[in-house]
Amino acid sequence: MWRRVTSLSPVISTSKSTSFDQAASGFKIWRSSFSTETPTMVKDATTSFKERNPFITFVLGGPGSGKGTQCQKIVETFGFKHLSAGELLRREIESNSENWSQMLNTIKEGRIVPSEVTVRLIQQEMESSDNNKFLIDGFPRTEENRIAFEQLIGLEPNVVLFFDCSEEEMVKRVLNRNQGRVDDNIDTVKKRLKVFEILNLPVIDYYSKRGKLRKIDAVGTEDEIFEKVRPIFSACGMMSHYFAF
Ligand SMILES: Nc1ncnc2c1ncn2[C@@H]1O[C@H](COP(=O)(O)OP(=O)(O)O)[C@@H](O)[C@H]1O
Ligand SMILES: O=c1ccn([C@@H]2O[C@H](COP(=O)(O)OP(=O)(O)O)[C@@H](O)[C@H]2O)c(=O)[nH]1
Ligand SMILES: [Mg+2]
Repeated sequence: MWRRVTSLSPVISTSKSTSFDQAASGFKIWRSSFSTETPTMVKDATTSFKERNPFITFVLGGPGSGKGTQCQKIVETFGFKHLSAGELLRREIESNSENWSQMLNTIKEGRIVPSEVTVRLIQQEMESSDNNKFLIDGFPRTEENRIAFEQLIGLEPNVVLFFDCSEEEMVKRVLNRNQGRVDDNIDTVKKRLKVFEILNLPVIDYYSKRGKLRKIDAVGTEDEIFEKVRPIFSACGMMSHYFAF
């Protein structure tokens, strides 16, 4: 019998209501960020990444919960830069980088690649991007990942999405994914679900307690789910974040 992997209580989904105009007057630079166009940031080698005050979203959920699918829609609608940690690692393996075979084995077994590798890849992508709004998909997977990111990048996410899906549905989706991935088979999926439950749920719980989590019921059509995601990124919702400072 399959079961739902989380019993987290419903978490906040409301954002402080703030008028868009009021917000835009004080924070003009961010107004363009809410269009579907990619905002242009002036690159300055002397400006540290942290000083750019990026908007960082972590996108979490078990394997097959629809993280990548919804990220694509968020990119199309809100102009974020999408960074899939798993995709960055797969690219690194394909480029025969140092330790590629250990990384491949780790992924085949559904285990987690050392934090310093993943954080370095994410950091490179963020620093070289002209975009200042990031969706970091499938990371952090462990408390150790989370702490490494905070220490090395010096930033916390502004918001954390959690796609909550039953194990039965996740397994069905992963086995039908058909992307030729070495880890999309029943044995590895079972291990990934276990790793998700043991290592990722504590991260989700941490952000829930910090008031940053937006939990989304991930069962339904892709469009139905996106309608639950959309308000989180609507202009007022994001602007209110900048009012908090
Ligand atoms: N709401 C949905 N209903 C049915 N299938 C979905 C839904 N969202 C995504 N999928 C499909 O499920 C598979 C896993 O989705 P994906 O976005 O890759 O998940 P994740 O990145 O969380 O592993 C893909 O084949 C995708 O097309
Ligand atoms: O921060 C990360 C992200 C991914 N992975 C590895 O890469 C695999 C695939 O991750 P991805 O996010 O692509 O899988 P998804 O959840 O989207 O199916 C995971 O099972 C892990 O083995 C990892 O070690 N660290
Ligand atoms: Mg994915």
